[in-house]
Amino acid sequence: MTALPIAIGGDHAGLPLKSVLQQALAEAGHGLIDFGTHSTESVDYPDFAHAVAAEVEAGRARFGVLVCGTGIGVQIAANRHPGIRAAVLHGATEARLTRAHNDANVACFGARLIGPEVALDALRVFLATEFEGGRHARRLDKLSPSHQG
Ligand SMILES: O=C(CO)[C@H](O)[C@H](O)[C@H](O)COP(=O)(O)O
Repeated sequence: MTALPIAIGGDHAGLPLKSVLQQALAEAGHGLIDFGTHSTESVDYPDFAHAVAAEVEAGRARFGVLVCGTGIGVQIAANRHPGIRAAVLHGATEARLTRAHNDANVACFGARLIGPEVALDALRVFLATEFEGGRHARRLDKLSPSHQG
């Protein structure tokens, strides 16, 4: 069975870190679907976050990786998709816990706030950690709109 690819995208602010993450993922043998952006021309982060989130939500990508200036804009946009659990990562501990407890499927990074080595470490941990299920599955179920009162 061929592993599903990783969808990646980000805005102009995220481009330098996105390029680093993209190269490391390719070198590690991951298939990638690259939604851009590919230049430093100013663009709008929701365009890229929605594209990556839709790919993950549709099951065409196993995970998404999104990069903007802070990671927050892309996280907000991606989390508008019901099947997406996007988390901003600042290090490996958050990466491990958001996979194990939240079954996060999109990793977000702030290129203006985090260095490439820390981001790479967090991304490797994110991709290597399994969801624990159990009590956490019950809580994920309560994220659905029917539990919002
Ligand atoms: O949406 C953001 C804030 O969470 C991102 O950091 C954007 O990349 C940022 O707003 C872009 O800012 P710019 O001044 O247009 O470069």
